Amino acid sequence: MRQSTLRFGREDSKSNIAAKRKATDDSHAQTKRVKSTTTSNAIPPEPQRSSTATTATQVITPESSPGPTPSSARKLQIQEEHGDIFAAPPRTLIIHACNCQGSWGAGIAKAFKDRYPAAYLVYSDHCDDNDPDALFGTALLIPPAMKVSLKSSQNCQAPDDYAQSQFVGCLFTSRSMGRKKDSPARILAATGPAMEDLFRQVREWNAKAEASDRVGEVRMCEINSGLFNVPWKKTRAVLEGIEVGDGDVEVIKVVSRE
Ligand SMILES: Nc1ncnc2c1ncn2[C@@H]1O[C@H](COP(=O)(O)OP(=O)(O)OC[C@H]2O[C@H](OP(=O)(O)O)[C@H](O)[C@@H]2O)[C@@H](O)[C@H]1O
Repeated sequence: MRQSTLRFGREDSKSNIAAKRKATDDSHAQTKRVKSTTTSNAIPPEPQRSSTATTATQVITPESSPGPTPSSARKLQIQEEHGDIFAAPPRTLIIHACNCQGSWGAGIAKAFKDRYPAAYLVYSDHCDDNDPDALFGTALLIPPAMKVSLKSSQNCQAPDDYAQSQFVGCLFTSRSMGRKKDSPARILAATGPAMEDLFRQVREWNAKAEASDRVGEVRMCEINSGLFNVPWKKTRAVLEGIEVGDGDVEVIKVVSRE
């Protein structure tokens, strides 16, 4: 069955928030249906006061996890490059780290809000509907908007229409923000489960979508490394510990500014 897709004309692209909120209902319902099967976000407890972020990272890396890891298991690949993360083909999944408060007020999140106003509404509604503790360590896959506009309009203008042909992936790696953000250890502990939850939602989406609607390339900024204040190398190590199976996302391009 064809996936529900946000369908906005250019005339309401910026000016009619209420219409957008209504138009996002299908997509939001879709993401909420996906979300309703989300497995529990089993974040390890806050480490003791003397623990360092490095120690907490070790809690969730495969090297220290209980049980053997088959040497044949494939791991997620991270490829780093410079450029404009938003200059991406249609159906690219662009991932960023989010708080659970419904705010994309600063850093790259603000750029997402400016480029994807409908996606922001889906994200903020999702935060309204769910307790931060429940969101922490989970993800939200937001499907593209303005699909019809892209296909039918003779007047599509980049970057607005073009940008909204992409998926947005929200990783809930901190419950709050600013001075109330979680510790680096907690943010790192939430990052692996959140990414795995996002991959699960991608699998579910792709299984139902027509080939032309499936997630294409996957890219991400150096998540957690700005306002969340976690060294990128530590986040990268967590991500490279994620096992991937057939049909999973196998490569993420990390695109940072020149
Ligand atoms: N325009 C742009 N284009 C390309 N790359 C850009 C960019 N702007 C920044 N970067 C880079 O993107 C990486 C992540 O850095 P960020 O500080 O953004 O994110 P983060 O993951 O540490 O933290 C998330 C919280 O920040 C927000 O702010 P609020 O809480 O709303 O106030 C959210 O809502 C979350 O809560 C760093 O490499 C930045 O150099």
